[in-house]
Amino acid sequence: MSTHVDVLCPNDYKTLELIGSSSSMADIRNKISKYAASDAEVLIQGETGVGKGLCAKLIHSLSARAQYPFIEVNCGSIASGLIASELFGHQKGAFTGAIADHIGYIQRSNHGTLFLDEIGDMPSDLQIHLLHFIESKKMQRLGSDSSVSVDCRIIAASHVDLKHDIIQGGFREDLYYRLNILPLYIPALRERKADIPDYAQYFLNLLSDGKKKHLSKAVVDYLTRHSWPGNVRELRNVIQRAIIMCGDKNITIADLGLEIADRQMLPASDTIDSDYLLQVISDHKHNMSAAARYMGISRTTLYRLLKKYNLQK
Ligand SMILES: Nc1ncnc2c1ncn2[C@@H]1O[C@H](COP(=O)(O)OP(=O)(O)OP(=O)(O)O)[C@@H](O)[C@H]1O
Repeated sequence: MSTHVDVLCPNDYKTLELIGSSSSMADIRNKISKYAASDAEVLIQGETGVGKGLCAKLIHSLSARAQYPFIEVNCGSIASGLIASELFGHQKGAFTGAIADHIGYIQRSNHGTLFLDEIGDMPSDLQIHLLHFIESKKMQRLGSDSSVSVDCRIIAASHVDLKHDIIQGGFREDLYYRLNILPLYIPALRERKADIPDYAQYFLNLLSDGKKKHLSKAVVDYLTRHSWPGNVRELRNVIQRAIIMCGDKNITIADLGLEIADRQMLPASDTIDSDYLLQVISDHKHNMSAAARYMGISRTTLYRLLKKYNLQK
């Protein structure tokens, strides 16, 4: 199997866990269970590493298609000249080098789910074929003049804003609306800081080989203030590195290896979301000065944020 394609087996489902206690994650969980009960197309958008692939797998694993294939194709990593034959397949002799019949990923995911990651990288001439397939559920292999019916659900994902691509002329508007029937937007980690302690503890338990490890409050605070440009994936990698670096001891800030130069500390007030704000205020028993000090912001900024989120009493 080539590297741009991943096939999920029902055995893998038990490893799928969606962590995070923020209100954004609660909303995403709610959408995932509703989307799993439907058969309509899903479009997942969000920065790299936020969990788009994980959400696509969860939707499939909770759906009536779970016993059938889940095939993940990264449209950005297949040479543009090959995507058509990889997706739709070809007949022997369809082009130079087509020495045998080839079944494409659409047909291979019959009854299951085809996850098209980085859909924005799909060449524009192919976008029209994909749209036609989604609308008719019929396709033709390259070099064949007969069509075959395929019953597969399409979930697409993009880390770039497809609406922006439409304006630039790189993505078809009709395909966008056809895919975006069930939209799922996953916010960047810096916009849901309440999830950071949950992920840190989860990855620590997952990756420390049964050894009991503890994250001090100082380490958790430090993690919470990082801006995480690589999102959950970056956090996972940082915890993995820290486990290796700390040896038999508990993890220290130095073990995280987030050097000053890499630590994209954003101005604190711009990175504080409403969940985190409420959590800190409640942790400090509504002592606003103590809560503001803890977050490294002034009381005025704290009140400004409460106003911004409509949280004033
Ligand atoms: N809510 C979550 N709970 C647990 N693990 C998560 C969560 N979100 C992301 N992860 C983990 O973070 C890593 C990156 O997630 P994933 O590959 O799904 O991101 P992505 O948005 O598809 O990234 P890319 O755009 O680069 O393809 C994976 O190891 C995934 O399991």
